[in-house]
Amino acid sequence: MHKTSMDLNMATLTQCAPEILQAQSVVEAVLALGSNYQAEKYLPIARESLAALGEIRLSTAFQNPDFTATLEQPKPDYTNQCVHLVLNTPMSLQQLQQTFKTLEGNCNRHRQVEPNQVRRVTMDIDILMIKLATIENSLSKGLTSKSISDWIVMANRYPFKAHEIVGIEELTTFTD
Ligand SMILES: Nc1ncnc2c1ncn2[C@@H]1O[C@H](COP(=O)(O)OP(=O)(O)OP(=O)(O)O)[C@@H](O)[C@H]1O
Ligand SMILES: Nc1nc2c(c(=O)[nH]1)N=C(CO)CN2
Repeated sequence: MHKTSMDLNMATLTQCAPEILQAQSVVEAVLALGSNYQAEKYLPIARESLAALGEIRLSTAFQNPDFTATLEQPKPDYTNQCVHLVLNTPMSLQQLQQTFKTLEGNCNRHRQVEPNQVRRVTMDIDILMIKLATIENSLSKGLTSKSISDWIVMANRYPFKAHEIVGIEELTTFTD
C-alpha cells in the first residue's frame, strides 16, 4: 500500500483574507461543496464541471445536519463533499470565485429568497484553501530545490466546520 499526501502541513498554514488575494494566480484549491436540495442531482453536475477545470480528487460525500438549524427553525440536511482541484490553467482568485459562481448558477441556484424562507441551496462552492503560483525570480532560479508555496487558508472560512475538517483530512492522506 502506498501513502500519498496532498502536502498539507497544519503548522505551516497561512491565513489570508480573500480580498487581498484577488489578483493572485491560483494553481490548486481545496473546495467544500454543499447542497441541501436535490444533492443527488447537483453534486454530480458540479463534480463534472470541476473536472473540466483540472485534476480533481474527492472526499466521501456525507449528509450532515445544517449547522444553522435550531429546534425552533428546523432546516433540511446538507450533503457535503470536499474537492482537491489542481487547475489545468492557473487563474486569479477573483476569476476562480467568478467561475464557481457560474457553476452554482449552472446548478440552478437562485439567490433571491423571501424573508424567513429556508434557503434551497442546490449547490454552494466554497474555497477553503488555495496554493499560489510561485514566481520565479533570479533568487529562486538559483535554488536547487524550488520552494513550493504552502496552502493559504481563506480567513473568512476559518476555523473550518467539522464536516470540512473530515473532508480535508480524507484528502490530505490517502492510500492507493
Ligand atoms: N472562500 C470563499 N469561497 C467562495 N466564495 C468566496 C470566498 N470568499 C469570498 N467569496 C465571495 O463570497 C461570495 C459568495 O457568495 P454566496 O452567495 O455563495 O454566499 P453564501 O452562499 O450566501 O455564503 P455561504 O457560502 O457562506 O453560505 C462570492 O461573491 C465570492 O466571490
Ligand atoms: N452541514 C452544513 N450546514 C450548512 C452548510 C453546509 O454546507 N453544510 N452551508 C450553509 C450555508 O452555506 C449553512 N449550513
